[in-house]
Amino acid sequence: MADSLLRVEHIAGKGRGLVASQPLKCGQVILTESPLILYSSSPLFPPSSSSSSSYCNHCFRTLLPTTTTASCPSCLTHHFCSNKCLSSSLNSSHSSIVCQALSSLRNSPLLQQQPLQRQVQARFLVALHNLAPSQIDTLLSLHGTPDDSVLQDANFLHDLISPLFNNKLISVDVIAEALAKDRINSFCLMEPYNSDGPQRSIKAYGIYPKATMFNHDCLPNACRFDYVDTTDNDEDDDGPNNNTDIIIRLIKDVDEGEEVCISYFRIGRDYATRKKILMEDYGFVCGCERCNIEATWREDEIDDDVAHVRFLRKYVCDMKNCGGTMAPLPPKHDSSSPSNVLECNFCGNFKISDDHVI
Ligand SMILES: C[S@@+](CC[C@H](N)C(=O)[O-])C[C@H]1O[C@@H](n2cnc3c(N)ncnc32)[C@H](O)[C@@H]1O
Repeated sequence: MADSLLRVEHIAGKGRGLVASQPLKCGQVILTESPLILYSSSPLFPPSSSSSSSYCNHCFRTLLPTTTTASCPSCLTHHFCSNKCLSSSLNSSHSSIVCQALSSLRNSPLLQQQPLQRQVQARFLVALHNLAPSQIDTLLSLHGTPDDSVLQDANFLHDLISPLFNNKLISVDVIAEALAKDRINSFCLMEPYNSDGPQRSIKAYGIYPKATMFNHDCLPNACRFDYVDTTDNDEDDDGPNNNTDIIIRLIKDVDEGEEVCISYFRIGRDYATRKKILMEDYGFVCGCERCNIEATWREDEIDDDVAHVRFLRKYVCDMKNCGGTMAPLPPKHDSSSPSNVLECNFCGNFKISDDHVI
């Protein structure tokens, strides 16, 4: 890893992981990364919803009723929040071959009969065909092995999608590997938080190859932020739109050589739910300190004096329907002491903490 703050190491029982290569400060940004691949989470059917008219099909910002949108001149079904996103997209995520492939898939009766998950996998594979060979190699270097169900998906989708990309044949084995990597390594970009609305739904999936090296801990020392809807889109700036970058920030000070972990989901979840998600979605049993303690607890037996209960009180956001993780803002340039302002990585709420060291 090029970033000198972290290095990749083998971690017993976890595979590769990231450890601090120097002492790191609470609140410090330790990684900012753009996606290698980013694709919409909307199924392709019914066609009216397939264009995901509620957000920009390039940067995934939510389209407000007041937003003046631009549409793809060929398919007219992909909408963009600005001319800047339209023109970037026509040269990348919505190139003419991608546009034609998605249009063909939307007319495929065979795909229409498939479960929603396969339709979203089809979107991922169209985006995969749009990557350069070195980017595909990076994707294939990530963790994840196809199981029988992924092999079935790969066989079906290979037959459907390969003919749409005659000039770039990707074998069924590579498709199976890529689907397996996507399942374990993708991060979700979500709808904006709304305390009264339904649960936030997922707008897009992205793979960030460096960030995906972080292992999970139910009491993490770092957490992930994104600012999809809060970063301005400057039409006059020709540079890349960085709103889909993800940022990893430290919740606590970390010693040199210590592993840095994030939580793969909101940290307020109970033991049984965490255990289920980690086994079903990631294939492992968590042996972290918190799980070891909670495995023997009954619901009515929670011990307030345990360090991790104090940690959760402090770092789980208490906004209605939130439960995100609060992390300190980065320390000011001229100060070595950490900020006492905590920001929630789910709803974006801020709170002042008198004491953020536990
Ligand atoms: C996103 S990858 C993380 C990087 C991965 N360790 C690697 O070698 O590339 C997720 C996978 O890492 C492993 N992993 C992550 N956190 C773990 C933990 N706390 N205990 C055991 N395995 C873990 C699991 O195999 C999981 O499916």
